[in-house]
Amino acid sequence: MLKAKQVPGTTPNRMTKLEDEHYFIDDIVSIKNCQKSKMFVKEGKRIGPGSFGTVTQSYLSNNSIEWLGPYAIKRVVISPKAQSLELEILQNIKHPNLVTLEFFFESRCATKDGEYLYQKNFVMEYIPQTLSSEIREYFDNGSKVPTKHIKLYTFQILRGLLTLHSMNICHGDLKPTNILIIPSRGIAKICDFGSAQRLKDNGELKTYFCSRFYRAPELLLNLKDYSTQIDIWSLGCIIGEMIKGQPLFKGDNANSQLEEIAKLLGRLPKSSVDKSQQLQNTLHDQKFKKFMHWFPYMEFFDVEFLLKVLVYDTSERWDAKRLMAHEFFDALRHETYFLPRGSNMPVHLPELFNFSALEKRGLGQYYSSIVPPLD
Ligand SMILES: Nc1ncnc2c1ncn2[C@@H]1O[C@H](COP(=O)(O)OP(=O)(O)OP(=O)(O)O)[C@@H](O)[C@H]1O
Repeated sequence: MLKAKQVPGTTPNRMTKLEDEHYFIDDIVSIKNCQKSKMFVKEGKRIGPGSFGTVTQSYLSNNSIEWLGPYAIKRVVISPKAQSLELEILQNIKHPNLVTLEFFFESRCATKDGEYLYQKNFVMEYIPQTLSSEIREYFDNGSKVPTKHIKLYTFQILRGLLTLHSMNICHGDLKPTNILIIPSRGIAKICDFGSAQRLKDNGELKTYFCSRFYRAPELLLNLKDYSTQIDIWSLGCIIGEMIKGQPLFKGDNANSQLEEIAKLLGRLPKSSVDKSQQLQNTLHDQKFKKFMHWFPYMEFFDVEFLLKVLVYDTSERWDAKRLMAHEFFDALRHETYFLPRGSNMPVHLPELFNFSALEKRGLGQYYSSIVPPLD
């Protein structure tokens, strides 16, 4: 469960407009110290608009002279009493691979009909690049995302997922535009918790969410008993996209999405499938050959890794901690530097193994295989 720490509630602010894109908020909460204060907000270029809210590059100030920032403000319309899991996650989980919330405020604005729209405003650290734009940078220039970078970003996404999944929360919309990256430092952070769900044993779960290209087969089939493993599937699609430069499976609807998946994985197995070892070995060999053909410049171990991620059967799809211990990441455990795009100066890899007590608990027996060996 999330820690009980709460920031004081805010009252919906009137946004006192002072000039273009520049207004005053009299009740803004700092996440660092839970204190409320009055602040000026200046909104600049739109980064979103997403499907659920708008995201703008913004600056904050105590006096309208010196400005702090840039920040990214995500504004979502939500009824004032509604619980927001997105806010709960952003407020309570501090993690190097999840975007950081710096301030929060509520606001309301009048509609043409004289009604009020209530809005939650998340003021986050601003990270201008996404994995999507980074993939495009490489492929538009006729090159490929280096394997080491693929491993670096994948490991950090898994680390963020490990924390969410250990709280039984699935992200629900993992895709390259929701991975913010700082290419010069090799850092990746997951953003957009607007589709996140807390999975309960007998709770009603929605099945229509997650962008189609990244939607797990169990969601495409409308199965209600899915798990946090849906995010692992999405991650597999993201890795495939880093390798190929375009979405791995591009269906126009749920059925054609399943058809696209079947081109790599074969048809969905029937439950009565023969589980004999001999048949399983043959199927594995066939799949391995297919994966080698689809991802020609990957090494043997890298293909083995993908075979643990893009799996129909959710109990055979490896979870975050198991994947983090895979040999796929040995390159990160044994090396110290990477070469950022467009640079010929190697840069220190970011901190990847400084696990918190919560993460160590989540990793359990896998911890010792994940951290680099002591020299
Ligand atoms: N902190 C941030 N810094 C920079 N860009 C951000 C930040 N947060 C989000 N973005 C960008 O804004 C886009 C939209 O934000 P977000 O995904 O949270 O909104 P959404 O309404 O859920 O959108 P979508 O339906 O596209 O996922 C993101 O995909 C990302 O590219």
